[in-house]
Amino acid sequence: MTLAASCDATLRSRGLNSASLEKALVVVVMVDVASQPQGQDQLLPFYLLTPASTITTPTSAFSKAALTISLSRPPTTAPPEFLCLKWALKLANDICFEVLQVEKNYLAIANVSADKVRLCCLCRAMAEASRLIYSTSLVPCYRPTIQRTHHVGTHHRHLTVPPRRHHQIQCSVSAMEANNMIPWGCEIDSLENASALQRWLSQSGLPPQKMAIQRVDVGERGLVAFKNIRKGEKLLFVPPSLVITADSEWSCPEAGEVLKRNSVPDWPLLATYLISEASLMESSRWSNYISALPRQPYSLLYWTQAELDRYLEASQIRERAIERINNVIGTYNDLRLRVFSKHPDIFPEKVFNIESFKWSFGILFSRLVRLPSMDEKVALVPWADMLNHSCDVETFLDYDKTSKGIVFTTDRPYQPGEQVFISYGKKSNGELLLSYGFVPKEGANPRDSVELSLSLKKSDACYTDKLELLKKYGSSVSQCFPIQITGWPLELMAYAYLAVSPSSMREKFEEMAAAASNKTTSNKALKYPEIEEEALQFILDSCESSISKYNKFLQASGSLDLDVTSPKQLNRRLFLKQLAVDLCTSERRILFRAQYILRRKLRDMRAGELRALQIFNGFRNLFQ
Ligand SMILES: C[S@@+](CC[C@H](N)C(=O)[O-])C[C@H]1O[C@@H](n2cnc3c(N)ncnc32)[C@H](O)[C@@H]1O
Repeated sequence: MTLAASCDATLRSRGLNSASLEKALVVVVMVDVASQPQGQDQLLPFYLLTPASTITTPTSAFSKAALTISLSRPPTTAPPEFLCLKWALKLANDICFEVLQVEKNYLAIANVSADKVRLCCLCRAMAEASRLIYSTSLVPCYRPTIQRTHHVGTHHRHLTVPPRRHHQIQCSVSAMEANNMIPWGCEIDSLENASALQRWLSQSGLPPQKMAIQRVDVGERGLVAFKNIRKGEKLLFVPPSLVITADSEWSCPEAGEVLKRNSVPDWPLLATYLISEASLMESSRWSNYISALPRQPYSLLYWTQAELDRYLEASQIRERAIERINNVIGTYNDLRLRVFSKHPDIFPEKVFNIESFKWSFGILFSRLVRLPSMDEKVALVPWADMLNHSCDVETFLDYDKTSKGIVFTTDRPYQPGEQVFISYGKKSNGELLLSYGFVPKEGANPRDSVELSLSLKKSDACYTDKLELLKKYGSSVSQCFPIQITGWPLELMAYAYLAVSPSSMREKFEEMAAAASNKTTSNKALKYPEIEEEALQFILDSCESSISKYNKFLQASGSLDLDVTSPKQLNRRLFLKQLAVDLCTSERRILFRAQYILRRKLRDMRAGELRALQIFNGFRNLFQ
């Protein structure tokens, strides 16, 4: 009997109505016995399956995967299976009761649920099911690898029962709806599939390398030098035959033809390509590549609206994330209407659905590169996309016409054992979080910036005229401007002039609106000394109102100092919160700097005005 079938039978015997396992909510409790003698990770997983139909409200609490609970316990003599069951029950209860416990060696975070009692019963039943499965030896010795089948939403895991141990034990829980689950790719820290990728690439024409995929401190998996690498050395040499572009051959040629007939642009075409190839499993030539991709790419695409609202309220990145999520949904809906629904045999909804599109867009956002020497073509470059980003290097991937491969040139030397980095571009911390799901350490990113939002005042007598002009030049009533630690753009000052200028300056409105929208031919700064102080004060007010939003969030979140280099170990909630804290701290730091500069300018201005007034009064007294 398969694991799924045995779980199903167990659930039925418990009177739970498991109408369809495909629709089941799958809860996997994995007990990871750490500190193994061989230094290898082995997992003792418990599969707890429960039908979604028996859960009402809490389904959404579990969906979107990613509930991870990590537990560390002192050495114990109890057999692991006993502990597993005990913890399964405990974790299940914790989930119901939203327990949040963070202690030195113990971390347990519970998910939110509305229907607590019902869910609690369910979790008990799940734990019971798990116990039955285990104790009746329905779970034989397995290895923790995933064997993919042709069916979307189905995967079988091979488990290894570890020997009894008296070491620290870690336990993680992840929960997701089976029909939301992406069966492709792997856990981001898994090296097994990465090694298979490396072997396949070498057999397929990738020349010998000076780097290998390894577990790393920054970025979980990365390319690590195993030979000395000089500064200025070209690396990689990935041949174009191993690169995925919009021109790549489809394993299912009809699918490619339909998309091309419908003039589908590069991004949605590549997203569909990836899903199409992934669904063909071993029959696709990219099977080894796809198996090594993360099953859930880190990106704001995977944050729910509630998470964005809760953690990123202070940051403008929240709006960008919402816009991006809506774009992905819009693109998918458009494709579904125009293309997929007309060819359901080629694009079945079971495969080409919003969940798979979220996955493929997540992969594109975090791995796609633009190749300047290939007419700016966008491409997925297997192997090269195992390189992580560092703010300290300025080297990018490109096609090298001489060697006819994708390369990058190092801008620093590397010694064996060191991780090799490239740059993902001159991006702010917010942009890195948006596309790649990480935030560099505070102060590490010289390209960091924060978006400051300025708005015309509704009480302004000239509000309508100013708004019309802004619209004329492609701007709107609220405009965001990037502030860097080194300063702000000329457009911001022009906008501030427009916002504070009185009706007597009406004839200047147009040039202010054009400059605020970056639609002037001259790049000279506008200057209106008569309203400069007011304009600076206007920017300072906006800056301080933004700072107070960051303060509110950061104070409420407390000082979190959790290590996020291994996010799988952490509960999703803590992980997202830590990312948000890192982002907000770095953005607020830039605003503090702007606040300092603005205050100083205003103070100097006001001191100058005061001195001028004193001199003027002095002269007046003299002549009186
Ligand atoms: C192009 S992939 C790099 C390979 C990736 N580490 C992997 O194992 O598949 C980009 C992803 O790597 C991770 N990453 C890259 N640079 C990072 C950094 N400086 N800090 C943390 N994570 C990073 C992020 O998860 C990002 O979405």
